[in-house]
Amino acid sequence: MIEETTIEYEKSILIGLITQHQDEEKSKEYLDELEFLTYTAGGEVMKRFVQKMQMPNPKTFIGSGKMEEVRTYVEENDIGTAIFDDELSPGQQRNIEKILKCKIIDRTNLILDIFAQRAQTSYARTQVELAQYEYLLPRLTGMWTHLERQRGGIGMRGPGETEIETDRRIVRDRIALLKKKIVKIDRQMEVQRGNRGALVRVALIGYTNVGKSTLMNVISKSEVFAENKLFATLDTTVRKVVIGNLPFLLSDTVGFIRKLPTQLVESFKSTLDEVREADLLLHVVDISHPSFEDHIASVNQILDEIKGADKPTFMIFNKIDAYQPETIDDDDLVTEKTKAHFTLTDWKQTWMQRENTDAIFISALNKENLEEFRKMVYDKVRDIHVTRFPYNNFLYPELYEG
Ligand SMILES: Nc1nc2c(ncn2[C@@H]2O[C@H](COP(=O)(O)OP(=O)(O)OP(=O)(O)O)[C@@H](O)[C@H]2O)c(=O)[nH]1
Ligand SMILES: [Mg+2]
Repeated sequence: MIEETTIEYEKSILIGLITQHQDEEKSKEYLDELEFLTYTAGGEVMKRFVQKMQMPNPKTFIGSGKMEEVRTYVEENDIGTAIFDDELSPGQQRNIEKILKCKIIDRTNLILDIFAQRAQTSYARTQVELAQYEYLLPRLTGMWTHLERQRGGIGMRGPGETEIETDRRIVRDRIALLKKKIVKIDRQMEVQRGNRGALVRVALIGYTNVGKSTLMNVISKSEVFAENKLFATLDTTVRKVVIGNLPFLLSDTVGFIRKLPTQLVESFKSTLDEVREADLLLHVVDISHPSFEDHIASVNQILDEIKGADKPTFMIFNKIDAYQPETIDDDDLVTEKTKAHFTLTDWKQTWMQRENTDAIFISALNKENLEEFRKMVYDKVRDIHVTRFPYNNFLYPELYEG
């Protein structure tokens, strides 16, 4: 059902709001991320439209004047896709389609589409397909009539394409079937996980594109796919790693993102079992990203949802090579020092020091501070191991050397 197609970059526009909860700066950050998602999905952003509103218009998300502006632009510039920053209700989506007469995609739809493109194993594909059908179900009525669904491209890889005449019952049956299939694979995976025996389990987690797979590769000398696009990793990879003489299992997991579609959290729950069953979490953060604190908050929120929040966790601040604070000239007496001006040393004295003594600053790419990282992980894994198997504690010396 999920098709992989190579497509040319599709001409797209982005539409977002500035609200009480989301000031101009936040809105820009969100749209930057949406643009990155669009690019990852195979689209090129031609223009952004932003409107100041108390709350979204219940019928058309943005107001009618703005909509007219968008409509003219779409028509004059032959835009194929309009991408909205928030989840649209089925009704909003239909109304907007009628006005703009191009594909209308929301953030959830876009993320689902990227997942569909990137799912490699049959397990990941099944999970994505389930999420897509669940997204589709409330949107079935009248969704397809005024659209050229055959065109393909962003948001069209998936159930929608061939299911024009599908009714809810068929979709519900399909959902039930996919759920059964997932339960079956889950059981097999549980057995596999059980077979891994007594090794301590460590999981790399974090926002998408922070460098989890890159770190996995340098630590385990493996070759997990890493690239500068969102959601490069969809399947969990597990490697046996030995530091000193201490073996443990390290897993690389799917990246998190803010407003992760609930359907996806649900259907990826089993992938996230890896996280839930880990003894130690390594929360990787891209410190060179201007919104890294928001990213941490999103990850913690999802961890909470999947009940992984109370695990021992190390914060790994990655990409220190790319970290560049803004500077204030000596003769500039106007500009106030903000977080954007913090040096790494400044950062280390903030909440990072107060709340997380278990934090480390590295560059996975340039292999900076990796020895320190190894030692930190070694000490913790050793502690866990020794607590669990006190009888072979003599195997692992107190201090890790080299
Ligand atoms: N400058 C810099 N770039 C890095 C570093 N570590 C990783 N990257 C780059 O960041 C991008 C994302 O890296 P990945 O390892 O794929 O990130 P990920 O967290 O696994 O991403 P997803 O699987 O998409 O969630 C790649 O282009 C890496 O080369 C680092 O320490 N410094
Ligand atoms: Mg990855």
